[in-house]
Amino acid sequence: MILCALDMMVPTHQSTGMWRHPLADAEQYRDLGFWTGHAKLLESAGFDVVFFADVAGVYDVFDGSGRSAICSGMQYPMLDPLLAVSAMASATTTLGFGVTASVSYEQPYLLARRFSTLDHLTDGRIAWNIVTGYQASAMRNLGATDQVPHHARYNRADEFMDVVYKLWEGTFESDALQANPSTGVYLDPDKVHGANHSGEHFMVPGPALTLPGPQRVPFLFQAGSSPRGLAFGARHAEAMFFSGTSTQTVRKLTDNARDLLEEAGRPRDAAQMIMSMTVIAAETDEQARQRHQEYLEHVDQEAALALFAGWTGLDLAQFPAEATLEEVLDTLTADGQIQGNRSALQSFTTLDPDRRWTVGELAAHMAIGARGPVVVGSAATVADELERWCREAGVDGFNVDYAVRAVDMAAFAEHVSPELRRRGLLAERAGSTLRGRLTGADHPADSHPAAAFRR
Ligand SMILES: Cc1cc2nc3c(=O)[nH]c(=O)nc-3n(C[C@H](O)[C@H](O)[C@H](O)COP(=O)(O)O)c2cc1C
Repeated sequence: MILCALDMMVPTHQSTGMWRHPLADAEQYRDLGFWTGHAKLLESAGFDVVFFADVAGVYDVFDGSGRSAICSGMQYPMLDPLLAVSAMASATTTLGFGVTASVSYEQPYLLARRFSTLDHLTDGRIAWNIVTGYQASAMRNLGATDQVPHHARYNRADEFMDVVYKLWEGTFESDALQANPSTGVYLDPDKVHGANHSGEHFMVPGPALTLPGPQRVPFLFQAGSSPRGLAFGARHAEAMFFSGTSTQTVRKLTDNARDLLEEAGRPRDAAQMIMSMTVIAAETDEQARQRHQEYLEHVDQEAALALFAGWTGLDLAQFPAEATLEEVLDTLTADGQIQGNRSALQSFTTLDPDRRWTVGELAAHMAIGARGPVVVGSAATVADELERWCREAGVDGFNVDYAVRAVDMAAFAEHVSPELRRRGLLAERAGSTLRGRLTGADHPADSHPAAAFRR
């Protein structure tokens, strides 16, 4: 079972309002000492990866302003997680670092250098969560008037990936580095090649700035599970990150993803399926239930709606609690389609056709764990539930989320990890890089599109 720890360098990530809990240290996210200690805890608890979500704008759709998000510290303000990775790497030896970066906000040339740099500085433990983003607020701050339409974002993203593959796999031949004082040749210029990319969106003539690290290409996560998002993931991802309200809805996604992998000429198991899951564990089921009840006293449902509004672009502030999402879509869209995060919307609509979610139910559901499931219980209860999700939803592992970071991740380490180990689900992994540990090979498989650019 692959175990990732989902986080974000913000006061409140997905469980809105929890920063007010007496044991939640809302300022923790700004403390490097906290992050290095946390990385050690996760590694000793058997986590493969600490995984950072990231956005580049304020959630300003709700009520036509960012006031709810700002007031509730909901994914704002934020730090850049990439900058903390080398410190966390120096405090650990096997933990991987999955960092989200949006291809809509970045330039491929510089992104390639940053991830190659971290591949060196982490000894091959860096992973990139490829997203196309959903916030118009982010795009406006980067000089655009609005976000790029949904499918156009993914088309641009495909070209972005070709550019970074050319830089990572195609610049340096494997024996380009000679570092030979007697011949005076550091790098053989005949073995260093330009990307020579000239496409619809990007022009990148030059060779990469950085020698490839131990993995050459960072291990590639992808998140975004609309049909177009899954097709993109099936081409590029080595791990696909899902969220959803039930095993049945997520099963539809993982089955579809595996079919699409095959259509893309890759094995059905070429990408690991990872599911977000909030875990509230304790020594006994009763203690865990009590903690969950206590958490419910701190939730902030308005901030949860601001999060959903920011994902989807649908301003839910205009609707009463009893309005259904269908009514919202009928009122706010011409054809039921949004340009934002279709994965988030479809969890409550097309993937769950037998249920009509109201705005009030959505707010209550999302306030802890957003749109992923919440598992509450003893080690045995949680482990049973994780196994059930693997079986029924077809997932290979989890992006474990918390309501209160300090309490829930420590409880996971204390109670759940030993139980997973006892069941043989957290096997020791061989390999010297993250990809090596997760797949058995340090570089992308030959069936992966990056391999086509390899020299
Ligand atoms: C589980 C999950 C996690 C995501 N995390 C992020 C994130 O941290 N930052 C971001 O900008 N987008 C994130 N996204 C958004 C997607 O990358 C994608 O850009 C967006 O969902 C629109 O694509 P879609 O319509 O295919 O869902 C996430 C999506 C999913 C499904």
